[in-house]
Amino acid sequence: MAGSGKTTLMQRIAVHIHNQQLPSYIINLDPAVSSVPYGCNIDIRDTVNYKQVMKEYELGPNGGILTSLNLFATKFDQVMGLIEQKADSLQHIFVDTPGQIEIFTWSASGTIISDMFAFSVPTALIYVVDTPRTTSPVTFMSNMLYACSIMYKFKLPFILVFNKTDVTSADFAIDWMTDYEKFQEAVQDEKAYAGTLSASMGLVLEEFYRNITTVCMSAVTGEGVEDLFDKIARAGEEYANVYRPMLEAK
Ligand SMILES: Nc1nc2c(ncn2[C@@H]2O[C@H](COP(=O)(O)OP(=O)(O)OP(=O)(O)O)[C@@H](O)[C@H]2O)c(=O)[nH]1
Repeated sequence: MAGSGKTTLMQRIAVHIHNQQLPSYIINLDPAVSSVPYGCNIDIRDTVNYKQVMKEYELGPNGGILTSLNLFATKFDQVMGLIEQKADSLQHIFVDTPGQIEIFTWSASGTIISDMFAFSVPTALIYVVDTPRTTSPVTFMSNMLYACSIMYKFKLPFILVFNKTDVTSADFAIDWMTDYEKFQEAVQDEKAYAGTLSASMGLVLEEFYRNITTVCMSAVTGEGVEDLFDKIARAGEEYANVYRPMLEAK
């Protein structure tokens, strides 16, 4: 979600791979970002000029981002060619998505790009949650429903990162995900429809909670980043054992 800390997390990841000397590639897919605060190997902005696209096609900001991503997707086979050449020497490839997440998750180009990765290399999704802004049970539920919809759309291993834990601990969220009674208690104070709906949704999401991997961390302090890398390694195994056979069958 916007402002959850995706760019700061990428910055933290860049520091970690540098310190641990993990040969990796970083790709920026956000055409509208004014500056990228980490060194990236491939940057959409080197190929597509977002402001020019807006002007040329007479688009607003979201249309401009979407069209830039579509234009880049038409050349993505070249990016994949480069990655496949390097794949044996790379441990990780990290891809930062546009700030307006739905432009990636619900667009044809987002699907094309993620499919290209998923068919070539072990791929996982990292969904970043702004923990301090998710302490209300109704907001938490909205965020989880969104995460759930993205997971089922992409059908890839999924890592839920509770970010900004230097400000607010994510214990409440882990409690709500593992103990339905605790979520029920929290949602009791919510008035009317939203509260009742959240309570029933909590039950529906139990299966989702059981199947996802969570990481509690702070992109700013770096606390929890080792856990993130452990979970990424596990997502790689999950991809090989569960998702790759599904993709091959498809
Ligand atoms: N305290 C704290 N602040 C954080 C953390 N991660 C990000 N922030 C702050 O949250 C704000 C948004 O962070 P960004 O990294 O720009 O978030 P983003 O998801 O990339 O934002 P968009 O691309 O605009 O959607 C900035 O002020 C960051 O400094 C964290 O772990 N702890």
